[in-house]
Amino acid sequence: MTQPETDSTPEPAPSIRPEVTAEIQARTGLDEPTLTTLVHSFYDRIQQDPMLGPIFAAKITDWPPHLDRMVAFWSSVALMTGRYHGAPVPKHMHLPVDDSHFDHWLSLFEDTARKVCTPEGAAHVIERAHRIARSLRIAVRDANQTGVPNLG
Ligand code: HEM
Repeated sequence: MTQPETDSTPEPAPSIRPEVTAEIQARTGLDEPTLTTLVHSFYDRIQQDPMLGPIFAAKITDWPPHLDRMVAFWSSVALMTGRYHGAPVPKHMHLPVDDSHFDHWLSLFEDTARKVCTPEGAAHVIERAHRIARSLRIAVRDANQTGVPNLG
């Protein structure tokens, strides 16, 4: 049965760790609808962005499946639901990006998170975005090296 519209109690996100997810939701105000709004607002901005838009446009022609995957990703990362099964690192290794692209990605993400989430929710996703961006930057940097050891 669907919930009556007057019932504002959020549905718990289906989760492999329900207690952990419930605790994070209570502490941060983050839930699946908020993460969906965050992802959609963020990638709306990305698509219009002069620096990042063309890099995404070169890889993504069908946006709805990408957005669904990104909501699952943020659900896993922020709410520990285990909804995302994928490998982001190889998808970024050969993109034409450097530190300036990651800095800009993070600043757009932070600004969107602050508009869409509670302050606690924004802090929660921003901290995780920085941590993941750090690993992706390293992967991109490694992939751009020649692979030939410098024997001096
Ligand atoms: C310079 C910054 C970034 C650029 C230009 C970028 C670009 C892209 C592109 C073009 C794709 C689609 C790749 C494909 O399907 O072939 C993608 C996928 C993805 N990105 Fe990024 N990205 C950036 C940073 C990040 C960061 C910081 C995160 C995480 C916090 C992230 C998470 C993901 C994930 C989860 C996917 C989906 C991978 C899959 O298919 O399962 N990206 N990104």
